Amino acid sequence: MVNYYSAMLNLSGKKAVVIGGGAVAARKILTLLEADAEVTVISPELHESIREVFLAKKIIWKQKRFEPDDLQDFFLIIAATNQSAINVQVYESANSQQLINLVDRPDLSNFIVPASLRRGALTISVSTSGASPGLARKIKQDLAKEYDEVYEEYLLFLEQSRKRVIEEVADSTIRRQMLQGLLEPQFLELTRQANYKEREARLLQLLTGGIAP
Ligand SMILES: C[C@@]1(CC(=O)O)C2=NC(=C\c3[nH]c(c(CCC(=O)O)c3CC(=O)O)Cc3[nH]c(c(CC(=O)O)c3CCC(=O)O)/C=C3\N/C(=C\2)[C@@H](CCC(=O)O)[C@]3(C)CC(=O)O)/[C@H]1CCC(=O)O
Ligand SMILES: NC(=O)c1ccc[n+]([C@@H]2O[C@H](COP(=O)([O-])OP(=O)(O)OC[C@H]3O[C@@H](n4cnc5c(N)ncnc54)[C@H](O)[C@@H]3O)[C@@H](O)[C@H]2O)c1
Repeated sequence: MVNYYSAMLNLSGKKAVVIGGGAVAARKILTLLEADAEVTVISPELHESIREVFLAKKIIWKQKRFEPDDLQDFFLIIAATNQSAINVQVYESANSQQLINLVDRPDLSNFIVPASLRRGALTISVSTSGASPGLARKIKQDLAKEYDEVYEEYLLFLEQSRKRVIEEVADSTIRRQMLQGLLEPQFLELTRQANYKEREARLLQLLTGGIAP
């Protein structure tokens, strides 16, 4: 088994190419767009779920079959055709500096894609190292119930409050205690109740010495 290295890629403005335009390609294209990558698709056909992003000019679609010269200048490549020989040809046409994923050949890929759950700044990614993508998806769905939409607002609160602690508290021991205090369940609960007034009062209490009961 490969011991994969987990990382968060900043693809903003980076050129990505997806070979193939079917259901699996469409899933990868949409997540690349969410990451602000500049996406080119090379495929004779385009799945209906990405017609809209094509019409909105959010992707470049080259309506043709793959040719080895198509990969130049791309930072990231996804081979997602239903022809395994074509996907292997994509692999053989890439250079060793490019990031490449073959949707049917993790053994030839230098990265694989986990199942990811987004809640604002929070990303929870689940990988089974390719052993069972369906399980990765199922675990993500289970986690989605516990880490629900409230976490988006909660993360905004934590981010701002953490900044305040870092700016206002010089002593590293007290600072650490306060940062721990921010993670007390009361702040999540008050966010869930949208009781921002009480949340701010408890935050002030914390910042001026001690965690509220
Ligand atoms: C997580 C997710 C992300 C995404 O694709 O964006 C993802 N697959 C998802 C779903 C899914 N894929 C498959 C099923 C059917 C059930 C099943 O087979 O289990 C389901 C379930 C479903 O659709 O419900 C079939 C499948 N997948 C791969 C192969 C080829 C092989 O195993 O060799 C085959 C057989 C094809 C065939 O039969 O021909 C390969 C890969 N799929 C990966 C990722 C990478 C490893 C992830 C990991 O485990 O760490 C890896 C190695 C490469 C890659 O794609 O990066 C996404 C969930 C999205 C979400 O919900 O968030
Ligand atoms: N990684 C994953 O998550 C995952 C999940 C399911 C299936 N798969 C694998 O992904 C493959 C694709 O699945 P799909 O459901 O998207 O298939 P699909 O049939 O919906 O789409 C295949 C696409 O490839 C394009 N294509 C075919 N030949 C091409 C060529 N020479 N050049 C460019 N494009 C070409 C077709 O036009 C079509 O758009 C499957 O065969 C399977 O092996 C991977």
